[in-house]
Amino acid sequence: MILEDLNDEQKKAVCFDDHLLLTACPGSGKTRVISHIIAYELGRLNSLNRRIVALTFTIRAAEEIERRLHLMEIETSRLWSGNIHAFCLNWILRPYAGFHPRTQRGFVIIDAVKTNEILEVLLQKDDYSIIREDFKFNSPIVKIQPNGSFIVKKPTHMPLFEAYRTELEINRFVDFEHLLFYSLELLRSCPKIAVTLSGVFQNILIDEFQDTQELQYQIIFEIVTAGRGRTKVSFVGDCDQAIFSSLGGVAKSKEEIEAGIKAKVESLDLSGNYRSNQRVINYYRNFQTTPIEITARSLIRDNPGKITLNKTLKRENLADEIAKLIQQSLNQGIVEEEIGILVPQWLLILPLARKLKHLLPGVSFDASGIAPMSDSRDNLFYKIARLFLTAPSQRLYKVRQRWATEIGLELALSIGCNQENPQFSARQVLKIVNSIQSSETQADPYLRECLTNFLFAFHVKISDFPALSISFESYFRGIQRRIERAKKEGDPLPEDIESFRNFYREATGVVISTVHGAKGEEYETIIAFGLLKGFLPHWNDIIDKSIDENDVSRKLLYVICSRAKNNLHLIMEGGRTTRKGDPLEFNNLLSNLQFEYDEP
Ligand SMILES: Nc1ncnc2c1ncn2[C@@H]1O[C@H](COP(=O)(O)OP(=O)(O)OP(=O)(O)O)[C@@H](O)[C@H]1O
Repeated sequence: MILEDLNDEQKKAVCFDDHLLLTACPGSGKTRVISHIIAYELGRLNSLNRRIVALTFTIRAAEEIERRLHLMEIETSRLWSGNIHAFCLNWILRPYAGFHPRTQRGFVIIDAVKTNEILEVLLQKDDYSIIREDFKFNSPIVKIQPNGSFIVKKPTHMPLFEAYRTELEINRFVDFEHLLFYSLELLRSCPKIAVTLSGVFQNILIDEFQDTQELQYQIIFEIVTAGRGRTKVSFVGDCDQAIFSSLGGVAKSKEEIEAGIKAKVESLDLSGNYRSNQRVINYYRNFQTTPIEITARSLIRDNPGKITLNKTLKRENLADEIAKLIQQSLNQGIVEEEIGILVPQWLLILPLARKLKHLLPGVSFDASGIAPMSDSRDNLFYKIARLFLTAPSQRLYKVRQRWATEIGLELALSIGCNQENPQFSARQVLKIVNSIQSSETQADPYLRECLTNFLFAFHVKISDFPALSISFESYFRGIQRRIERAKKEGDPLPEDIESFRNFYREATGVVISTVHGAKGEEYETIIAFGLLKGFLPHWNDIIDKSIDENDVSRKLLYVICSRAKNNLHLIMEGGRTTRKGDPLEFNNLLSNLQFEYDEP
């Protein structure tokens, strides 16, 4: 039954009974295979205490897998899914904090907003002649070694890095990188932890393994090795879609993985593509770095579709041109949700969305990726606010339950209560959220009131818990910063609560998203613009000489083009400039590519 809608290659991957490296081209059914592996393995769990773990790159991907399992009517209480940071916090750092010198007297997890604030203060205090953007903790400048130690590649950055770490230590802060770092140290210094965890996890699946960082591999390796065969691991991904290498993502080879887990790994691949027509596939294979053949297998395989490249458009005519392309697709009977507009930078989204709404008043647009709060997805208050901002619905039923469970657990831990207490159950969390009302119309006061009342309902006074106060303030400052940044760029974000709710509405309408946000998605028509040097590749990748900017471009273009089923419209608009006023050049690869494009 579980294997019913799979092809032979997919079935083999699902039923494979050992460590697995599954590499597969876009649209070949990786997400489908992962959901089926989980369903299959949940049915085979050999003891009540055993669990399946699915590590995904984003929370959204974890939710998509859970949604598919829900559709398959699979009971998922013995599945743990989420990103590696949540995994380490939940399974390693919180339960074993007492064994690490940096966490044994308590710790506070800080988000990216707080990290940036600390760096900003340090940069003001001492003149390190480094710009803040230049220094991101998990940037190529701070490299993590296989043995878990750090290297700061630029000597000029060393004092700042040390000062930053001291600041974390004094305040008992743990940022996301240190969360992984301390987890690995715990696994290595107390081998019993890894042995215990391997006793719990029957399978660990890693989605998008090509974007996994060294530290993350080491954590997985420690657990799998400690199990001596009790924990099976499956790495699933596509090396051509590795678009997070500037954040330290590496696609390890079969041999490297075998060395890491000290066991044999079988490598399988999926070759058919069920998404795109062959012409689209042949086009994006120009950006492929691996030699894998990709054959269209869907019913639309022989469609010619439409592939265009516009090099003559001026920035001021961009919205008109995109509106024309959207209308063209709609006229062909393509529904709004099947049209995706992709951009290399989120700041390009809002101005376009505004103009398109004006030009196509009858069309709905979903630009939820630019929500002002999307920088703090791991923050507890982001999660609680998300419950206040979404209405219960059939589609979101499972997802809201999951958010509520997570919130209950996290809240109980933050205030030192027993997580098993029914007071922190998903049911109770949802009941409290549904009982709280506010008449505020602006997002900031509305959310402050709701979140404070939420805590109050749990008898929690925020000032009694420094960790909670820091997360609370950090959440609101994060929103404020994004709003201020957009204002500075001349495209202010809305601040009323209805607009905030809109960011969370069920995805309806033409989607406008960043390339990174569109990973794993598929659309009949893709329209991509801003394909210019400085955006794609990003300036940071151009400036950093250790990065091959063409390689970055190749992978981003591969991801963009492989989202399309039938139609692909690429735009390199003229008239955009750097802050100094120099014109942005066309993306190198795209402008040199010879192809018989269709007329726009
Ligand atoms: N065996 C199959 N038969 C028919 N359709 C399939 C099959 N396997 C996958 N598909 C369809 O192909 C499309 C792509 O599948 P999926 O999203 O799982 O691919 P993917 O490999 O994860 O792609 P990407 O790497 O681009 O994210 C989906 O619409 C899916 O329903």
